[in-house]
Amino acid sequence: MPKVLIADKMNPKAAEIFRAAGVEVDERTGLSQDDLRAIAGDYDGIAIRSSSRITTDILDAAPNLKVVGRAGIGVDNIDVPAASARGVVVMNTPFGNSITTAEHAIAMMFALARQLPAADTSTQAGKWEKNRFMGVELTSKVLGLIGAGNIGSIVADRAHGLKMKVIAFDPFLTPERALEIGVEKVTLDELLARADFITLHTPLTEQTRGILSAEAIAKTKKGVRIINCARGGLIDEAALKAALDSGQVAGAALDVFETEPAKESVLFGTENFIATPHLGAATTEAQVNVAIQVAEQMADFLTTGAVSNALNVPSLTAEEAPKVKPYMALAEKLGTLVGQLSEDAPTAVSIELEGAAADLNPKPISGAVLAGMMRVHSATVNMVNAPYLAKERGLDVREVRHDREGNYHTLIRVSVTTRAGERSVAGTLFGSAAPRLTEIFGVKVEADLDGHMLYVVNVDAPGFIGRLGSTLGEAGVNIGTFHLGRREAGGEAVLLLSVDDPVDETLLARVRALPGVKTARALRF
Ligand SMILES: NC(=O)c1ccc[n+]([C@@H]2O[C@H](COP(=O)([O-])OP(=O)(O)OC[C@H]3O[C@@H](n4cnc5c(N)ncnc54)[C@H](O)[C@@H]3O)[C@@H](O)[C@H]2O)c1
Ligand SMILES: O=C(O)CC[C@@H](O)C(=O)O
Repeated sequence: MPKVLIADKMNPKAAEIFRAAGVEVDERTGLSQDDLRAIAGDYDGIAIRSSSRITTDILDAAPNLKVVGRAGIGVDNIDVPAASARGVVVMNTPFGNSITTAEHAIAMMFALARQLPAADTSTQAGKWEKNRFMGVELTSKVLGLIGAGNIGSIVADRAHGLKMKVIAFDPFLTPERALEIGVEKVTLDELLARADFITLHTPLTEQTRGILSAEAIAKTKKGVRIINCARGGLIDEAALKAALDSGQVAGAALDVFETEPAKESVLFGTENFIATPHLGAATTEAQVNVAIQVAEQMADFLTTGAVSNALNVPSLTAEEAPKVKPYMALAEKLGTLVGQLSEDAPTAVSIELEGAAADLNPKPISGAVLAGMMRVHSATVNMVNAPYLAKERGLDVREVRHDREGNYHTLIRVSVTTRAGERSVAGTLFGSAAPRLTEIFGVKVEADLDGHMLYVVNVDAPGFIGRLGSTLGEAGVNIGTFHLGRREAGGEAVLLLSVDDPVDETLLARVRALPGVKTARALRF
């Protein structure tokens, strides 16, 4: 039974869903990194929010880990490349808390416009400072979105209801989408110059880090109000403090900070500054949504292989998974075969899908081919990290889909280029589920690829099969199945034998010494 750790505080629905799906769950929140490292090895999955950090050392201490699930959007507390390199799937829940976070941004905008926190403190202190808290209307003001994805577009929708004019800077926003969500697409400089309110809704990346730098803040309209419910690090906090002090910025509301938890900040105590402790996603509704979603996704993955909302592996719905899985098994076997038979490092791999296979998502299939190929040299390779490793090694991977149907209703062909040239193997599914090799290096041969096998290429001649059988028999190796293919009578023949025991180097040397043998290799599937 797969075992999952819930490492951050999460709605109890998550644990209920895991258990109902047959996944064992431990809930241990508030762990230190050392404590997490000490127990990480016990789990197939770890579910987190924003407190736990899944770093390289945690991943290294968790050899059984298959999936990390983030109940939320941002995955900056997970080392995704390190997880990918170790074959661990990283999933998030991209929509469960978007409305809630957009509402928090709007709440921050109102709070800034009417100085609600300061007015509340003053009133409850018995001051009744009616003249001190002069606000501004939102109607007709320009709202500048930096980032117009899920949350940004919900903010735009709500701002339209408030009769604001919404402009957006987002290099990936298409003109069609801008039209659809009713925003004017502008450059960053234009946004800075025109916006009365600026709200940030981008991930923290190399491009967005410090997007509101001192230089950018200097370009803003005087008296601008700034909201950040996305990620700390998007704004230069010291520059913001200076701009609030000088009056260039009339108010700022931050839910997120460069360092969290933000127990101290240059901004704390600054007039017209409002802070919340990363509450963007903190509503009952959002927390139920993300807890249910992350548990369902992780449980599905661990029990059926279905992949949704993964950042480092192609999605596979629960409906697709049973259809694609037999193909992945076939693909992996073909990959393992070419991996074992390649004399030197491949430079290119082409994965062709024909007939029924051409209708399927090719990504999991090519991932499985690469995993099979590379696992020959490294046991830690799986279909998550295989594409990354292939890229790292400069392997040129091509996926080709052919609508045509050949001799088989469905076929996967894997062609590998090495210094010796291009060679290919192909296979089909019998009864829609049983992987079967149909061709090896241009020779038709039907064989199951299972357990220990012996691959022999020889010059077709009478008596050879008897001699080979005797050689194996003398070594106590029992033949299970026997498959023969040849180019033409008297030409090159390919023999694939399944054997009950491994064929060791001594026996291989004896097989290679038989008259007519060109190649002999022991294979393992
Ligand atoms: N405060 C919270 O509790 C809370 C809750 C949920 C999400 N978030 C954060 O909100 C942010 C946005 O979430 P989302 O769901 O809208 O993400 P999203 O991926 O749907 O949208 C992000 C947008 O940013 C844009 N973008 C990327 N690089 C950019 C750049 N250099 N300049 C301008 N735009 C750029 C993208 O094109 C995309 O449209 C994320 O950082 C997420 O972690 C915070
Ligand atoms: O889990 C949280 O409370 C914050 C989540 C938020 O930062 C996110 O990126 O989804």
